Amino acid sequence: MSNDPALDRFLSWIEHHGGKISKISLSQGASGRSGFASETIEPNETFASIPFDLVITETVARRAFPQLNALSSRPVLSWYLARENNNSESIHRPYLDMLPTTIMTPYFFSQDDLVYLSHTNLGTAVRERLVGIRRDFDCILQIIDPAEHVSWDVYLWSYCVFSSRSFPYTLIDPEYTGDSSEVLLPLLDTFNHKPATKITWSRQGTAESGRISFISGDTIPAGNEVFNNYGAKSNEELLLGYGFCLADNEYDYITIKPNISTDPNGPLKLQILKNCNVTSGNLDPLVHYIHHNHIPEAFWKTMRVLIMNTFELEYYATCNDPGQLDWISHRNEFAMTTVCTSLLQSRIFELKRSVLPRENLSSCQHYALIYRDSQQLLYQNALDMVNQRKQQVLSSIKSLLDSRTMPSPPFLRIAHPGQPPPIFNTATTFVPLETATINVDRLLQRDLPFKAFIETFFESVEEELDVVLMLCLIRQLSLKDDSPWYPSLQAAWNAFDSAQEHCQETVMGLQDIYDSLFPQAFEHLETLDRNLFTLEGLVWANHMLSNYSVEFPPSAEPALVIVPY
Ligand SMILES: C[S@@+](CC[C@H](N)C(=O)[O-])C[C@H]1O[C@@H](n2cnc3c(N)ncnc32)[C@H](O)[C@@H]1O
Repeated sequence: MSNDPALDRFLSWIEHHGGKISKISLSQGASGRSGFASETIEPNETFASIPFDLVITETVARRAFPQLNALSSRPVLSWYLARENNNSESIHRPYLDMLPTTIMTPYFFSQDDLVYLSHTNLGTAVRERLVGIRRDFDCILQIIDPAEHVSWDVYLWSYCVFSSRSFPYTLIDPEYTGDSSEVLLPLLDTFNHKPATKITWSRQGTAESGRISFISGDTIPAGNEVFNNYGAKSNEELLLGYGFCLADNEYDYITIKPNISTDPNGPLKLQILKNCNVTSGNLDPLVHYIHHNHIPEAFWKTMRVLIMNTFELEYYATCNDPGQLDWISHRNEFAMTTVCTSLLQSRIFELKRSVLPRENLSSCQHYALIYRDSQQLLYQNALDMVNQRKQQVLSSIKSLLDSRTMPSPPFLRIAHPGQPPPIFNTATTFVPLETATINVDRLLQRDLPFKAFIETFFESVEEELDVVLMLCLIRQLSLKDDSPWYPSLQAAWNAFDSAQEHCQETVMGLQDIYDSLFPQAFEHLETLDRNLFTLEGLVWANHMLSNYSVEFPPSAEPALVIVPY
């Protein structure tokens, strides 16, 4: 006998129904009720076991409330348990009296607690999920006689009993193939979670007369807490479902869903991903989970497609070979890492923006902060991986430039079947962006006469950056051996079909630009090559800008670069 009458009643009830507990004492600790080894438990030893009679199943709940037939498993089970909890004569009474009266999942967080989840996925998920739970509850109230209603708080508590301590129904019926269903296993749900705990959930006997047992996989010395293993769960799952989470959780991840809702080419991009069978593997194929030290290949591929420019899209529109998405071009890869960088940086910025008290925390604030800090670390970790990738791309461009390799246009892998993607050096040294891309600042610094010409003809370089960059591209062609870009640009110039149809409107715009600069510019700077600084030259430069540029987020320096590789 203990000095806890509810516990004594519960243990007698378990024993009376054929349940067994061996070498375990149950007591109240910091993490609620939990089990401790009263003697050393050996590997392969069964330490707790209950017959199926004690299990609370969906079948039991549906039998009690057939009028809720149209609702899914969780709301029916939640309603059943809530009603049983209001019934002093319930057949589950000893078990119900053992359940924690509060389960601090974020659904029960106060406004002060919810601040700790601001700008996190969970903050949004809690609001959305709560709407769904409430909708089911309201639906049930419409069906059930008002005299038999339970309060929202009791229903939500009951819902959280299931989220925090249910087991899959297949544990007692492995043959079951219906929609996912859960069960409550009194006694066996008393053990707290510790990742990597070796434990077997073992089912014996038939569906009618069987039982379920917990078998230890390790020696558990007397006095130690006996843990269960809830599986590989992220902090988001743990906090939302169970009301706690773990620092240093190796299964934690961040969730990234790229937003393409405003992209006019979004549908085509999704089609390419579908044709190439690229999916995150999740219910929503665009929702990607990024764990510590690993960005999944499907995420890289997805991002390569989502940031494609119209030129790349034309080439990939009918692609159905996922291998072609391993690598598209240096431009694409560099643009992709740039977009990922700003996406991750903005998440980190949002998380850091709220300065939250870190002392005198309630238990839910404490767990929310563990979740939040872990998310920030994971974002930073992903950002480091993206930056490493970006450095590899820049370093690959730099080595092509240094070797004065002449790539063939169009600078896209899909146009050169058989050409392998570059092999990245994992130990790259830092390559500044300016040295591996064509950008206005870099060129003007190295070409002072040209800089003087630009400053004379353009009041603000920033405001007319695209035109200035086009002129810089043409200038590179005349620098020949002085420009590392010459081989690549010359190849692009030679391959450029000036007779190709160009949008009339664009050509007219370029003509206006041309007329505003020339011929005066030639008098201003004699070294401007009259054969290159032509309307045709501008049309070519515009083509290069449309197809091989990378734009940066508004405040970044530089704002626009060209990567013709
Ligand atoms: C299946 S129950 C385990 C028994 C529970 N301690 C009780 O009081 O009934 C799951 C709940 O236990 C608590 N819990 C389990 N593992 C934990 C852990 N590692 N750290 C903190 N709380 C934990 C959480 O409150 C969770 O909702």
